[in-house]
Amino acid sequence: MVSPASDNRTIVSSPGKVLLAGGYLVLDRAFSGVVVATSSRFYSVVSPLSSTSGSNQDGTERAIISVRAGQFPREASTWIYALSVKEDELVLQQINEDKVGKNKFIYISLLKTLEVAYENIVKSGKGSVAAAEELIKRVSSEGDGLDIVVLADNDFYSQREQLSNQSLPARLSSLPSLQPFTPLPRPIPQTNKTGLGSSAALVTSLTASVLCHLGVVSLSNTSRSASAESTSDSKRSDDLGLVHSLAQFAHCLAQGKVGSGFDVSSAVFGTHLYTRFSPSILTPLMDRPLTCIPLLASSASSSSSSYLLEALDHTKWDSSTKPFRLPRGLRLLLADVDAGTDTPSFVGKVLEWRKNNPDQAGKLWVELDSANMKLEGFLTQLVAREGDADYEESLRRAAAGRAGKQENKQSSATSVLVQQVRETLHTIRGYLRAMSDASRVPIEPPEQTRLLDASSDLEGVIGGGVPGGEWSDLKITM
Ligand SMILES: Nc1ncnc2c1ncn2[C@@H]1O[C@H](COP(=O)(O)OP(=O)(O)OP(=O)(O)O)[C@@H](O)[C@H]1O
Ligand SMILES: C[C@@](O)(CCOP(=O)(O)O)CC(=O)O
Repeated sequence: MVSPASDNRTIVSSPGKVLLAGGYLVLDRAFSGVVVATSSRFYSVVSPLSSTSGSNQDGTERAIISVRAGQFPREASTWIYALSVKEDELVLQQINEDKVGKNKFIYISLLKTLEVAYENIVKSGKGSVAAAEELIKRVSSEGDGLDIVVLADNDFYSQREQLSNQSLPARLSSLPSLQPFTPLPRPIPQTNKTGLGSSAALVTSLTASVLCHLGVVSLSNTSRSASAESTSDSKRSDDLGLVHSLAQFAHCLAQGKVGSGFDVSSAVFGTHLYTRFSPSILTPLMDRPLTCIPLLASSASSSSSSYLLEALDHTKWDSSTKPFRLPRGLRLLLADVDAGTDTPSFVGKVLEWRKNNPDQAGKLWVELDSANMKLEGFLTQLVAREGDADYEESLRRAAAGRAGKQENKQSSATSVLVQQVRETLHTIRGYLRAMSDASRVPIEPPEQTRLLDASSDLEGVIGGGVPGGEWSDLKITM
């Protein structure tokens, strides 16, 4: 039986993502992706835990860590772990796997976060065994461990069933009628996700919240129940950098591959122009133990005493996040078309085609990238026009669909730019259809083409497309 022990809690939230441009290309460091962070967020809440099972049968100290997915059925969505020292290892063992099965994203996030915290304690001068005991003490500082609840905003999961249960039509205007974190009737594996990057936002908010709670990092808007802390910019940059590299590592381990990382990058840094990190940064770490934390040899020199901290040193990472944001007055609407995509298989087939057709693919990649970067450029130029007196009016007129086109007599800078955005979105879709035809991967299947063409002609819509690799989960219209 577990319950929070006191009111000292840490809450960290991370946004979901939409890859507005750069799908597939963002896997290659030669190209960038325009990633937009969503208003929908994922929350991790860490509180002290008091439990009735504070020690092992053999009397050795252990800390209990309970993680519950708050909007899913409790009995199938609460994962409970015990952290203890066994000989020369810190072991994190799930104690209710027979009841709820595993959640590798949660387990690996906890394991790697605890490994970073352990190395952080060793680095502060504690011996390797003393550091392990110190970590257990910190995890159970005000009770017997940590009680963690993870919660995702409703948009991360399809809400069709919930809307229909309340006799509400499956449309945008119905969503505000749903309570926040609407309870979902079935366990996660039987729930339709919508493609907003739930695992990346989960891993990021979970790793960051535990690092904060254990005092390893302090994020600038952390306001612990004890006091609001202000953090110097460089400390905050280092702390955010550690959160980023740790979350990237944990997410890649859980997914079983070193992905592009754009989703974790936006979960940490928000909306930006993203260039991926070199896979070689993480590849050597991918075969580290996934069930325990090896205690460092007591004679370990300071460099080997922080093997993981060294590898996760963000100053050694070569990913880039260039500032970008959507212009004021533009909204991204995502439609849940309720058809999941197996992204890895799509990606595999497209990359296989690219490998077998280097010249044709090379030309297509460069042309598509040029259109992607033009889209980013036009949107950024629109941001620069926001102060113009006629900005709002020009945006409204220019965004008028086919019905309103005859209104567009003026050619204000804003309306010219909106037209260029519209044309570029159309060009990008054309290149993706060419990629689709050549690789025989249904990136924008005909039913999506019909939906997007019809939507793009609506009053107030500039254009749309299928975002990221979740090609047929969602479509976006601006
Ligand atoms: N609310 C949650 N609580 C706990 N684990 C979750 C939650 N939401 C997602 N997960 C974990 O993330 C996994 C989904 O990760 P996966 O990489 O397969 O999809 P994804 O690309 O992140 O999905 P999407 O982009 O559609 O959200 C789930 O199987 C589950 O393990
Ligand atoms: C970037 C992408 O095209 C390829 C796979 O990316 P990742 O390995 O899931 O980060 C997927 C996507 O576009 O959403």
